[in-house]
Amino acid sequence: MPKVLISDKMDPKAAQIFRERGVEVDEITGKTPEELMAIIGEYDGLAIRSSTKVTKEILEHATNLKVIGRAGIGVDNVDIPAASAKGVVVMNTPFGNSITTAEHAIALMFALARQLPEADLSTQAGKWEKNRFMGVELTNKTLGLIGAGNIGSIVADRARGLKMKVVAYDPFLTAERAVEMGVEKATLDELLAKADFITLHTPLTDQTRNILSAENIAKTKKGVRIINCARGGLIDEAALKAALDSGHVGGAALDVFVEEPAKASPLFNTPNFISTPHLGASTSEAQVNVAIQVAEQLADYLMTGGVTNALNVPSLSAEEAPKLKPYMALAEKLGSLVGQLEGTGIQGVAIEVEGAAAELNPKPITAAVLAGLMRVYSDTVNMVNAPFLAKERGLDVREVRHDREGDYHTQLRVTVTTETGERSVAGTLFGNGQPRLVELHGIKVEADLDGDMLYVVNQDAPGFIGRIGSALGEADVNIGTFHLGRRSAGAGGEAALLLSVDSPVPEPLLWSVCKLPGVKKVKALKF
Ligand SMILES: NC(=O)c1ccc[n+]([C@@H]2O[C@H](COP(=O)([O-])OP(=O)(O)OC[C@H]3O[C@@H](n4cnc5c(N)ncnc54)[C@H](O)[C@@H]3O)[C@@H](O)[C@H]2O)c1
Ligand SMILES: O=C(O)[C@H](O)COP(=O)(O)O
Repeated sequence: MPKVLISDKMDPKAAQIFRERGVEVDEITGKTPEELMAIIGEYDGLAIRSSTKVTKEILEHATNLKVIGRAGIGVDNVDIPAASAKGVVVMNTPFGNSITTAEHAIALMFALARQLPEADLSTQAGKWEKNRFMGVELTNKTLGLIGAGNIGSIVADRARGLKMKVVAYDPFLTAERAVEMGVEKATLDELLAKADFITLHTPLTDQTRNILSAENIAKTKKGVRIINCARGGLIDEAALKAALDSGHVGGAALDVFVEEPAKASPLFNTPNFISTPHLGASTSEAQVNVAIQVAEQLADYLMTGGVTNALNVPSLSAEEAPKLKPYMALAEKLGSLVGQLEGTGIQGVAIEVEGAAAELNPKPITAAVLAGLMRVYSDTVNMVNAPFLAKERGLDVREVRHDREGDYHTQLRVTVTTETGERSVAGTLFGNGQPRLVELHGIKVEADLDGDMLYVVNQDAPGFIGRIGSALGEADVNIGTFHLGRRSAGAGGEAALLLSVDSPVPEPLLWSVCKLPGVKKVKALKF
């Protein structure tokens, strides 16, 4: 039974779903990194929010981990390259808390416009400072939206309902989508110059870090009010403090900080500054949504291989997964065969599908071929990290889908390019979904790729099979199955022999087979 650790506070629905789906679950929150390292090795899955930092060091101790699920959107607390390199799938729940977070941004915008927290404090202190708290209307004001994705577009919709004009800066926003959203597409400079309020809704990346820098803050309208419910680090906090102190910025509301938990900040106690402790996603509705989604996604992956909302592997629905499973087994075996035959000299790989295989999602098939093939480089390769390793090694990977009808109802062909040319192997699935090799370097053979095998290329001549049988017998190696194919009819041409054997092929046997007359190539294989 797979085992999952929930390491951040999560709605109880998550644990309930894991148990219902046959996944063992522990809820252990508030651990230090060292404490987490000590226990993470037990788990196949890890369910987190933003508090747990899944660093490279943690991942090094996660010897059984297969999947990390983020109950929420931002995954900047997960070292995704390190997870990918280790073959761990990383998933998030991209929509479950979007409305809630958009509403928090709108709430903070109102709070800034009417100085609600300060007015509340003053009133409850018995001061009744009616003349101190002069606010501004939102109607007819311009809202500058930096980032017009899921949350940004909900904020835009709500702001338009408040009769605000919305200008949006997002390099991936198309003109058509801007029209659909009812916003004006702008450059960052145009937005900075026009906005009365600015709200940020981008992930934290190298491009967005300090997008509101001192220089950009200086380009804003005097009195601008700024809201950040996305990520700390999008705003230069020192520059914001200086701009609030000088009065250039009329107010700022931050839900997120560069350092979290933010227990001390130069911004605290600055007039017109409002803060909340990363509450953007904290409503009961959003927390139930993300808890259910993360548990369903992790359970799907661990129980069926279904992949939803993964950030480092292609998606694969729970319905697709069983259909693809036998193809992935075939793909991995063909990849392993070419990897073992060619060694590390492979420069490119083409994966061709035809018949029933051409109807399927090609990405998992490609990943499985690469996993089989890349295992010549490292035992720890799996379908998650194989595409990354292939890219890292500069392997040229091509996927080709054929509409034609071939000899088989379904066929997968893997062709590798090496310094000495191209060589290919092909396979199919038999009735019960059994993977079967059907062609090896242009020679028709039919073989199961299973266990220990011996591959021999020889010149077809009478008596050869007897000689090889004797060589194996003398080495006390028992033959399980025997598959023979030849390039052309009649003796004298090239033939290929694939034998499955009941024990690993010892080195001296390889040498004695090598010395048999007519032998051109010998290789011990393992599947
Ligand atoms: N405060 C919270 O509790 C809370 C809750 C949920 C989400 N978030 C954060 O909100 C942010 C947005 O979430 P989302 O669901 O809308 O994500 P999303 O991926 O749907 O949208 C992000 C948008 O940012 C845009 N973008 C990327 N680089 C940009 C750049 N350099 N300049 C301008 N735009 C850029 C993208 O094109 C995309 O449209 C994320 O950082 C997420 O982690 C915070
Ligand atoms: O990216 C997110 O989903 C938010 O930052 C929510 O974070 P939380 O789960 O820690 O509230």
